[in-house]
Amino acid sequence: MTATATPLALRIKDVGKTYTGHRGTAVEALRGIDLDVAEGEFVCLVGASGCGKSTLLRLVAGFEDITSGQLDARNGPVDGPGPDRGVVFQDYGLFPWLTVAANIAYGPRQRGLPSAEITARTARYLTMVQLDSFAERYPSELSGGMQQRVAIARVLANDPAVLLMDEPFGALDSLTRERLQHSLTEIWQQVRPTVLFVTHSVEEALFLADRVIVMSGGPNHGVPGHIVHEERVTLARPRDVTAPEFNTIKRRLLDAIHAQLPDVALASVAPG
Ligand SMILES: Nc1ncnc2c1ncn2[C@@H]1O[C@H](COP(=O)(O)OP(=O)(O)OP(=O)(O)O)[C@@H](O)[C@H]1O
Repeated sequence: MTATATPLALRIKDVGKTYTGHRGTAVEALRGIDLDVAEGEFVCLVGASGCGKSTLLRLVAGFEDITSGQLDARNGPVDGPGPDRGVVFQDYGLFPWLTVAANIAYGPRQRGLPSAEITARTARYLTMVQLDSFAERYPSELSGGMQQRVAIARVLANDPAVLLMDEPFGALDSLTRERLQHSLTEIWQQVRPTVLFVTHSVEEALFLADRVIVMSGGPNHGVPGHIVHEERVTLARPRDVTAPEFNTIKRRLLDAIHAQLPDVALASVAPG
């Protein structure tokens, strides 16, 4: 599936991924993935459990190698992790022994940026995630939502061209999750990174994305994971989840997901 806008931040062409399972059996997780992502575009991947969303994200992150096809980021073929692609996980991944400010400053410091630049970046992203007054706290002193804000700021402080987010709000209660969705929209509007975001929630995808990609299949469903549908979302931000237009698209996305699923898998797709 192809983005109309250029230049491209990611070019995923006929990508497949086969794992070696227990006792050496081949587990074909993905087959024939075609996805171009334009610079500055916000793309969400949705689909039932096991359809390969996280696998695709890990391939783009360079944590694992593709088995077939072609996968390019802006700097060329992806052959490992790189500072151009920042990853935010569900479990925050903060350094517990560092303060909030030191966590955010960590990447720029590792890269040897001048200290004035490190200070400026840290301050900028602390403000962006509304944690100025928590700069000297430690992660354990913060709520889950606040820790995830730090994790987002920490990744953004590295100035990545592409932000890869794997169920980043999956562990949070629904109110915190909603607030972070609003925050992420605002941050994205300010910084405009390219975002590839994995979620189980169709509503979350529709709230956030310029484009929602629906995946289906997966080794446990007898066919490798693949893309079955996409929706380009042009609704103005911040989006009103109660608006009729929002719910029309949401219905279409849910139909696209459910059309592919045997009854047994329905429980693994969250409507909200
Ligand atoms: N390292 C691995 N070795 C073998 N099989 C794997 C490995 N990693 C993932 N898989 C298989 O690949 C398929 C896709 O997994 P993946 O985690 O990408 O799906 P997902 O859509 O992200 O699922 P979920 O929504 O539950 O996180 C699954 O069947 C999984 O068991």
